[in-house]
Amino acid sequence: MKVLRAVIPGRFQPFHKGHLQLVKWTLERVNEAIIVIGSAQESHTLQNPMTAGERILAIRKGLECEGVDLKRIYLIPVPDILMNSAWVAHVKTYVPPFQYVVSRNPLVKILFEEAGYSILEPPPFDREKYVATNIRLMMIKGEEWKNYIPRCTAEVIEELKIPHRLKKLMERD
Ligand SMILES: Nc1ncnc2c1ncn2[C@@H]1O[C@H](COP(=O)(O)OP(=O)(O)OP(=O)(O)O)[C@@H](O)[C@H]1O
Ligand SMILES: NC(=O)c1ccc[n+]([C@@H]2O[C@H](COP(=O)(O)O)[C@@H](O)[C@H]2O)c1
Repeated sequence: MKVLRAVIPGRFQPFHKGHLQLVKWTLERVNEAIIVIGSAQESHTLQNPMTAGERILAIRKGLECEGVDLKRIYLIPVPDILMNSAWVAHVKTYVPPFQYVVSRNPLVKILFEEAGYSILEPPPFDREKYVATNIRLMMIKGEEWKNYIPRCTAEVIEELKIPHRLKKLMERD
């Protein structure tokens, strides 16, 4: 039987409970999910505080603790390129063969659609609550951010001192 796979591109800065629901939703529809850690070259900025390696750790631990079967998951970092029209071909060189793309991001959807892929568009999962930009802001302000993130992902983020990193990045010279 053919193994059905979907890519889930995202920056995951950080991986939150909306992303967790997205992965579970995907695994109800395909056999394997390929989580593409986009903008893999980015780190140590307000928009992208974590390295690709740190994001892999945070996502893996979060999924494992929530009972997601890691045998069905690939986590693959992909750096950005300066050419949107070549991005799908670029992603394809990093990941196993796949048939579907899971995304709500308009640019991602149009690029994969034009390349002939089927888009699986998930519903918004509590989107007003689960937005990574807002969660980074809560970390900066010292507000309670842990409720928005899978428990074991939050533990990794604390160990890595990501809130401290974000606060430092806010300082002026
Ligand atoms: N709560 C959610 N419900 C459904 N899809 C989501 C949710 N949050 C993010 N996504 C989807 O997950 C993918 C990756 O999202 P991304 O990593 O950019 O998270 P984000 O919360 O939008 O982050 P940021 O605020 O930093 O842009 C995108 O396709 C996005 O639409
Ligand atoms: N030209 C490119 O490199 C290109 C194009 C479209 C999306 N992407 C990446 O895909 C990811 C999409 O995820 P988000 O939905 O989190 O924005 C991002 O990392 C984004 O940079 C890259």
